[in-house]
Amino acid sequence: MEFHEYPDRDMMMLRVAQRIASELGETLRGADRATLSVPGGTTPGPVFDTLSGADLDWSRVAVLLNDERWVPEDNPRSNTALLRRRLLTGRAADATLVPLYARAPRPEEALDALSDGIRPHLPISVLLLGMGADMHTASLFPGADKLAQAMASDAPPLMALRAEAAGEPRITLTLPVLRAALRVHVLITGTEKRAALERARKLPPEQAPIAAMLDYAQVHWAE
Ligand SMILES: O=C1O[C@H](COP(=O)(O)O)[C@@H](O)[C@H](O)[C@H]1O
Repeated sequence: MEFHEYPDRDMMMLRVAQRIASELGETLRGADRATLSVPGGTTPGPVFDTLSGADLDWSRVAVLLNDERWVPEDNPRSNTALLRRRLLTGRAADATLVPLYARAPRPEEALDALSDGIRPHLPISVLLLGMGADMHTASLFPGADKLAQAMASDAPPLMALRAEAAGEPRITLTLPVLRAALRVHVLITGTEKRAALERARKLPPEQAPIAAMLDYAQVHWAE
């Protein structure tokens, strides 16, 4: 794991956005298309604000979430709504959103169609992950009902999971897809998450799913 500590959050958000833009640009210079996968939640909004203005050929970029809460877009907890509001705007409005949500009562009912939609966009060129203070990443929550299957090497790309701490049902990219990403960044703020990260490094991935990604990642932290 490569650890980057920043003097403040504003600086970190700016630098991470610049880094991602530069990595996407590099990908697009060598290939027709690039795939960017990003987290939802409360942390990445400021990265999106800067990244959405990056001077890239966004029409060749596919954007997909790491995971989604099974709620419609008019729900304030929708990660898709966050993406539309703060990333897929400005220059980045030309990017293609690869959906992780469809109107169905249960994620299992939409899983096959959503999986078919993401397959052509793999592997992920640039992966930005978040982390909860409980050491989950994407929607790989400690104690989730299908965590072991989602972390197995033969896991399908996308799975539906449920966990007490998650609230609503989730749909998530699985560990093999996350690990196959060509560049991996983890974005973390605050002392509680820093302590959780340190704890995760000593725990098995079933107890601390983020641990399964740390060997592959550059971790960015600011208080
Ligand atoms: O539920 C989720 O949580 C994590 C962390 O969110 P944060 O609000 O603590 O930044 C996020 O990475 C994930 O995408 C999201 O669905």
